[in-house]
Order: sequence, then C-alpha cells, then structure tokens
Amino acid sequence: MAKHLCGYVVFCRKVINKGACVANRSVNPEQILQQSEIIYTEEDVRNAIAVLAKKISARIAGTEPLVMCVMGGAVVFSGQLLPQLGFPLEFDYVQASRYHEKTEGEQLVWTVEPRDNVRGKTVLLLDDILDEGQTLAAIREKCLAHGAAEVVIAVLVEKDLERVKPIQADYVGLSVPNRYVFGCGMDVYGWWRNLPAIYALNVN
Ligand SMILES: O=P(O)(O)OC[C@H]1O[C@H](OP(=O)(O)OP(=O)(O)O)[C@H](O)[C@@H]1O
Ligand code: HPA
Repeated sequence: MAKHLCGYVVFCRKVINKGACVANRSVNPEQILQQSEIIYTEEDVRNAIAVLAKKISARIAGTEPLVMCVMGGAVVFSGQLLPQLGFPLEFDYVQASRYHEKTEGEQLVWTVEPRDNVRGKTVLLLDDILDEGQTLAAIREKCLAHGAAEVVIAVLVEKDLERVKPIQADYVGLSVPNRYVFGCGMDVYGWWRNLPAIYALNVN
C-alpha cells in the first residue's frame, strides 16, 4: 500500500476505535433484560416521535436546517424522526461520549466535533437522552462557536433528576425516572440499543 494511504488507514482506525462503543462482555445482556422493566412501549415511542415531528416542523420548517444526530445513541430516534420532517434539510452527525460501557457519566470524549458547515445555520440537535445535560451543553457550545445561527435541541427522553441542568431541551418526547434506561438507541453496558421499547434497569 502507498505510504500516504497507510497513514490514512492508521488515522481512520484510531478514530473508529476511539468512537466505538465496545459492549461490556462481563455482563449477560439477556439477564439484564430479564431484570429490567419496560417503561414505554414501542407504540408510546412512536406516538411521542410523531408529536415531536409536528412541533419541530412548526418551529423550523422553512429555515433549511442542518439536522445533527448525536451518534451513536440518537441513531434510532433520528431514523424515526427524519422521514416525518417534510421540508428541505441537511443532515450531519457529531459524536461525543461520556458513559462508554458504564452507567455513570465521566469526562466527555469527542470523536467527531461540529465543524464549519454549521455556520449561519439553524442547527437541530437530536439526541436520545438528556440526562445530566453535559453532553448537549458541550455540543451546543461548539456549534455556536462555529457560527451556528441558532441551536434547537430535541431529545427522545429526558431523565427527571429534580435539579437544574446546564442545558434545557426545546423538545422532549418522553420523561423518564431517575434510573438507568435503555432501548431505542440507548445502550446498557454497550448492549440493547436495538430494542424498540424503553426499559429501566433494576438495581438490586
Ligand atoms: O446528559 P448527559 O448526562 O451528558 O448524558 C447524555 C448522553 O449520554 C449518552 O451518550 P453516551 O456517552 O452514552 O455515548 P453514546 O451516544 O455512544 O451511547 C446519550 O446518548 C447522550 O448523548
Ligand atoms: O440512563 C441512560 N441510559 C442510556 N444512556 C444514557 N446516557 C446518559 N444516561 C443514560
């Protein structure tokens, strides 16, 4: 392989490895699911996203927004919401993670940061969950630093922490209790993003 290509491949591998959500293999995903309870059904989620689509459309249709999926958790939410936004938009993604395969947040690690394509745009940030709010606060700040005209935030769920957060979402699909939740893009120890409903982990 040509020398310059080798360097590129090594670079890509580093980026991919840094961003990859590696599932925790010391836990049994089936057992975790059995020990958890469903808090919103697939239908609840579908209905919530349909309501969000209408509200978001009323606010930003006509602005030709840049819709940004916060990977990887927002992939399911984005995939269900986008086809319901019936106006011209651009799509991109950012990736920042602070939970990794754990249930407690740590320092934010950036893999893909917002870039200059946000300049002058209405940016619609889509994320699966607003928990302590640190992730979305940091992403919003970077979008504004790159010259975004405005940042509108929509999350599928917000965790009820009964305390002030560093950021508020403009649109929240569903409220969840102060427990670790998963499904619909949200992982538990790196597993179960693929579940169509939302579950809460039972801790013994
Ligand atoms: O409000 P906060 O307490 O900051 O937490 C919310 C963030 O945590 C999750 O991401 P995570 O770090 O798990 O990365 P992931 O998207 O790859 O799962 C989720 O997708 C949000 O982006
Ligand atoms: O409760 C949660 N579940 C999944 N991912 C998360 N990221 C922050 N909080 C959560």
